[in-house]
Amino acid sequence: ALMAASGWFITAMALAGVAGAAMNTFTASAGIRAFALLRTVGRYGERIVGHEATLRFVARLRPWFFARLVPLAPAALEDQRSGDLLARLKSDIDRLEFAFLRILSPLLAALVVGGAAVGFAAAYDGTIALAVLGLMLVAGVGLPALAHRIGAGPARRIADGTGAFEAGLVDHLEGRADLAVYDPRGRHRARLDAASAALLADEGRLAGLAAATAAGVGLCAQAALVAVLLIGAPRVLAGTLGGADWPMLALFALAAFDAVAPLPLAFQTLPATLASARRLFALVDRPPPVPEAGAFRPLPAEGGLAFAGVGLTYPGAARPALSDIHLTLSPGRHVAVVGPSGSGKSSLVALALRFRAPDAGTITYGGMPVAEMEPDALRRRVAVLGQKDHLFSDTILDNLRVADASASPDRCAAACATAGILPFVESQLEGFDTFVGAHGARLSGGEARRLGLSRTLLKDAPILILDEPTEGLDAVTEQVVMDQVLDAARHQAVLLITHRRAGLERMDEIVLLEGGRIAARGTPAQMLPLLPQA
Ligand SMILES: Nc1ncnc2c1ncn2[C@@H]1O[C@H](COP(=O)(O)OP(=O)(O)OP(=O)(O)O)[C@@H](O)[C@H]1O
Repeated sequence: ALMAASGWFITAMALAGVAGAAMNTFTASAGIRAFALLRTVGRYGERIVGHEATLRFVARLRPWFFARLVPLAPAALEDQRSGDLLARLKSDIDRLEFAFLRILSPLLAALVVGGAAVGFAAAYDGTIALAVLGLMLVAGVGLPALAHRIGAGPARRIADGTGAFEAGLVDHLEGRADLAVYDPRGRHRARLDAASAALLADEGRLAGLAAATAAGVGLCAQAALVAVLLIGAPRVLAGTLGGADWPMLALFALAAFDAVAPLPLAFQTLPATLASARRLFALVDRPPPVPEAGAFRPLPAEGGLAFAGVGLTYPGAARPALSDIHLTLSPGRHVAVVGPSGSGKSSLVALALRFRAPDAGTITYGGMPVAEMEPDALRRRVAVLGQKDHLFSDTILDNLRVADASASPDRCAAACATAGILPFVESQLEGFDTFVGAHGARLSGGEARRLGLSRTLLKDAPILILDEPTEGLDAVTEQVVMDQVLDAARHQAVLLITHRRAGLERMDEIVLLEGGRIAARGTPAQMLPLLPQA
């Protein structure tokens, strides 16, 4: 409207000059001022509304995705690569976040402005309006459809490829020590380079397409200007169109193409946006590994964990990982589970933490089925040292305080003393503020294990599960640490999973697991002679 009013004003002034007539310049120039102001306000308004809508969406989308992801971890996400998960959390959500700004808002603007422009032209001349409409359809529908068609392949490859590439990159960084040994020719790196080059090539194709369609829209706009001038000329001569209205319509048509200009890009990004949406939903629509009960019952004040006739078969597995397990962990009772690799020991831990649900039998806490409890509430009653305990890239103190954020320095020191790591911590220049490196890379295997054990001990929970707690320790240290830990845990229910003998002599019961079944059980006096002298 600003351009059209200016065009009209300039031509009207020129015509008035040629005719030697006087004209009211005040209304026209006031109109131009008003349109100029309106344009600034309009642009500002569009940005405010667009960004407000996007930010509101952003504020909900990421927490929504995260909240749906948490119940899936860890069991339903085992097949996911961490880099790919990160890509979903980042790139895919970014793409969806901008869907409003890049797709919805341009579409609405094009419909409103395009419709108004054609309607305005129709008020003056039907043929001019038809010509403008035709070219607008080419620029606003034809070119976007073409861009969508040509860009669909690269856009989808970029959406899927980014996840795979980021997953590969994270793997590469985490496994660089192994790659240095096993892959001196850099085949893994070469595969990543090839994936990166393919992504870049697709990005290049999309950028080229965006430039070509932008040029196409520009061409249509210029064609509209020329068309209006050509169609209007005979009408001006015949007196059916005002001399000043003629350039006004031409400039109006030209300017109206501004509104359709973003459409090709919008349709070009649509496949990537849809692919990202599909990737997000493919994950959050997974059934949780543990069925969620509608309403949970409060946990009994205290009690032990009891397995009765419990069985577990992993999805797709030919045989059960566990069958007919009966086990009681009550306060002050210490039970060890021993057995060869793959006999189902870690699966027991996954069941106890309700990361998985049994498909036979029941597990109860304080007599109440754990299926009726909120899983996190149950987990607060259990302290676990897992087989692959995760150390954070942080200080010793921060790693300890994962278990209890408000643990006093004295409590931290006591837990470290019990786990036999305090002398090491005190020998460090920075003591508890020593940085442990990525995943504890600056600690030895045995130090990392004992730090993990200290953290487990720091969690004040009635049930203590220790999966190979003394892995990486020498025989003497192992015996000392086990004695200290079992003394400290004398009032707790303890489940010790081990293939070593240290601490077994102090157990109330030793259970031998073989092929997912309890092959033998009894007191240390009965069981120790049956176990291999490891
Ligand atoms: N997430 C899983 N999906 C499918 N099968 C699994 C999964 N985790 C474990 N298994 C299988 O279940 C069986 C028991 O595994 P589990 O890890 O419980 O054994 P384990 O006794 O802890 O072994 P180890 O002493 O080597 O740690 C094995 O046959 C294993 O291959």
